Amino acid sequence: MDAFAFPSYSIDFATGEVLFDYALTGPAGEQRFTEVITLPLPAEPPSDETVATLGRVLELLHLVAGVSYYKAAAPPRLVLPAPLGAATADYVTAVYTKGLAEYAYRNQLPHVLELRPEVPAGEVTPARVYDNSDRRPLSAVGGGKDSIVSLEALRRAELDPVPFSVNPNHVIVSVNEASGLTPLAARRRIDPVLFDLNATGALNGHIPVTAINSLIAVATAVLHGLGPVVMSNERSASDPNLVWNGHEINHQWSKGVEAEGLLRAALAEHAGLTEPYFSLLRSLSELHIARLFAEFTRYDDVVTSCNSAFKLRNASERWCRNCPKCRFVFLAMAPFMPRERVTHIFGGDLLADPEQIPGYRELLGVDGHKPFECVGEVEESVVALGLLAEQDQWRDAPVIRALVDAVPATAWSAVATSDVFTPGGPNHIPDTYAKALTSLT
Ligand SMILES: CC(=O)N[C@H]1[C@@H](OP(=O)(O)OP(=O)(O)OC[C@H]2O[C@@H](n3ccc(=O)[nH]c3=O)[C@H](O)[C@@H]2O)O[C@H](CO)[C@@H](O)[C@@H]1O[C@H](C)C(=O)N[C@@H](C)C(=O)N[C@@H](CCC(=O)O)C(=O)O
Ligand SMILES: Nc1ncnc2c1ncn2[C@@H]1O[C@H](COP(=O)(O)OP(=O)(O)OP(=O)(O)O)[C@@H](O)[C@H]1O
Repeated sequence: MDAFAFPSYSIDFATGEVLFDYALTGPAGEQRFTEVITLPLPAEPPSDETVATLGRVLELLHLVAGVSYYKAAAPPRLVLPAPLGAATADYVTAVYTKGLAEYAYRNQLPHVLELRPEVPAGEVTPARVYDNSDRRPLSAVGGGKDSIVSLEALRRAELDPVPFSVNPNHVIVSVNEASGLTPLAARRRIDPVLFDLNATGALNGHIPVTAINSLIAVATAVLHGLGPVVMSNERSASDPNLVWNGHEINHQWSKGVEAEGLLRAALAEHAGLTEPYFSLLRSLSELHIARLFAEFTRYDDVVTSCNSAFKLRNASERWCRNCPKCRFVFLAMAPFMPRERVTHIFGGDLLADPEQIPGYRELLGVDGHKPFECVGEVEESVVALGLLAEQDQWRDAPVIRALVDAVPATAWSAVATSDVFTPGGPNHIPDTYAKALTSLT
């Protein structure tokens, strides 16, 4: 295949169904795909203005959701369907290069990191300005601790959040029920042809899924006349896992602050949205978020951060208790709650199990690099370990004993001045929302 293109998209306002068409083309022929996204419909038919703004958001979503199909062949040409403004073109370029960086690294495809979309020449009609900043926020819920903290912060600040998820599974449904709030949901169906190609050995790998979920959330907010989309992406999501050929490789790129800024700029330019999207937790470390989560017990029976529970097929029921994310979140929550509580949340005690030691050594920077998963910085893990080593309930846990001995003196002295509980770093949080966070922290 030598090119990837975006033949068409359509929306049916009777069903909320959006069809996105894609094509991989080359000398041997063409492989077409259709992704189907079903938006929840509002009670009243949308106005012409809403339809126009929604159309602009869907144009952007069409481009971004193409990453899943582009990655089946990684052709050298990415042929966009219509002219774009500079900020929008920058965002799309970044999604296909930085967002696919882990995929490029693992498959040894350096050209993906240099990809430059072919944008047709021509004027883009400026978007109508659409100011929804004072409306109820749409709060993205992923079933884990982070979005729960945001939901509760928004609720405490009386901002009346609407929970929103893409393809909510039983975990997300249970989290929403525990919140007592009435959620909105969108459906997303990846073309099954992609899975057939994967089964026959097509190129495969990680994609920037948060970029896709974010734009589905923005589309839903516009369609329902709601306000900004509030994400729960933390400070450490912006930190790369490693550097390869001079490029940062970040598993969580589309959760990072760079992606957030580029998406905001693209939505302002292409859709006219003045306050479309931000992460409420941007200035916080994972460890800080875990400490805040400990204040809320109503989600203990349902909260699940483990990615295995969110697979499209063969998902685990809740925590798998044997992956980097389970290990990290257990370590991060444990200092702030009784041992029985964290063991209940996870359905087991990871720090009592010596088989977890090699995985924890990676999180602590003793072996290897930061795993390709949504885990905090090495510094956060070392701080959590230090807190646990001071607590009677944890001091003699087998994993804690082994890890305290494994961490080098240099790491302990580096964390002595740690700022993991001090909010900081760049963010895009509007003032009204910054107060919601301050009241929680
Ligand atoms: C749940 C999970 O971690 N999945 C990753 C895993 O895929 P796997 O085959 O084990 O299961 P499925 O997710 O069911 O995927 C089946 C195939 O479909 C492809 N696919 C899936 C979703 C999509 O939007 N587009 C797709 O093309 C997928 O590639 C499979 O072939 O391994 C895959 C390969 O590395 C990952 O791509 C799967 O990641 C999902 C897209 C996913 O939802 N992952 C999130 C839990 C995740 O990684 N979140 C990151 C944030 C990353 C970001 O920048 O947005 C995080 O929280 O750190
Ligand atoms: N299915 C989904 N629908 C909508 N938003 C989602 C979905 N899954 C994740 N998100 C959002 O994407 C962002 C990143 O997801 P992530 O899994 O890191 O967060 P989380 O589930 O809230 O917490 P945790 O880090 O504990 O898993 C969060 O803002 C989350 O709300």
